[in-house]
Amino acid sequence: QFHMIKYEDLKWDESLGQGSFTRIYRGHKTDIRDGENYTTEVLLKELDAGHKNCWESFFESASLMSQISHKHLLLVYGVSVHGVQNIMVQEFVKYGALDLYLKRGRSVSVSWKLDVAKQLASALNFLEEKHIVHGNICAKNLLLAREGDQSQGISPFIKLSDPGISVAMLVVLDRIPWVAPEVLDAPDDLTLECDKWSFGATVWEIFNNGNSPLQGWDLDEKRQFYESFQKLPPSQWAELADLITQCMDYQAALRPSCRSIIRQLNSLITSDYEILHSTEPVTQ
Ligand SMILES: N#Cc1ccc(Nc2nc(N)cc(-n3ccc(CO)n3)n2)cc1
Repeated sequence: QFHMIKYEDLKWDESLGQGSFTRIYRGHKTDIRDGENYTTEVLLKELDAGHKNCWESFFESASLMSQISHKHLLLVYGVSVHGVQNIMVQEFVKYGALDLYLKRGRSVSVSWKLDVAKQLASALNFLEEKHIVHGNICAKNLLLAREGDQSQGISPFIKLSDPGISVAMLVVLDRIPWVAPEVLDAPDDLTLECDKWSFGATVWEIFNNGNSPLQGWDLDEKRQFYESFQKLPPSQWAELADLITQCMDYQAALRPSCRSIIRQLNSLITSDYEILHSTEPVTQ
């Protein structure tokens, strides 16, 4: 399953905010290897004591990330249990969640956004080949390890975070439009196709500066969105809008394979688009 870490080997530094039913902190873990003391900077993700019934979903998500390793998947060192506290110990990713990074008004180029989309597609392709469903693909769960530097030709680098508490536990409606429509009726059997739908919604976020799609809509309006088979406002970039629409097909079986997604992303030529539309107008 995963490595158990002794509570006394962990040190909490500052709080970095909170996720759903969790709080995150920067911290350090100490290891002793061949008699030497090593401290590693880590991210401590603590499950709210009040949500103890979520602990198996919390640990399931930790063990999912511990069983596989890939350059674009977050490294989970293990978990620590101390009384009512359940803590997941993760590698500390330097720039944190992508949605907040984009919202902070960093102006990033179209090719920067495409690089991120391609890296997410390759992480999804890896999971698809292993028949592993992530279940919570969204910009909040993309972590930025390297900002990249256009002038030096250095691309950004992202890591897909753990899915967190399963969608079955959360109010599914809250997760519209990232959660695939078919999940509303059956939150317990997530499929690989569900991740494709979420991929589409996440690419939409990336190209809309981290703004959440359907921002501010209430639960009824969100449910309506699915019941009337509505689509997210299309990007001005027709080829990109088309890929997002393919991924967010209401018929799960018609969503493209990861290989097709990667092929289409690679064929999106940034040159002409970049010149024509340097910044994508925010479409709500
Ligand atoms: N200011 C700032 C700042 C905040 C966080 C990090 N680092 C980090 N490392 C991880 N392993 C996971 C996360 N997360 C952030 C949200 C979630 C939701 O799950 N995870 N953040 C770096 C800088």
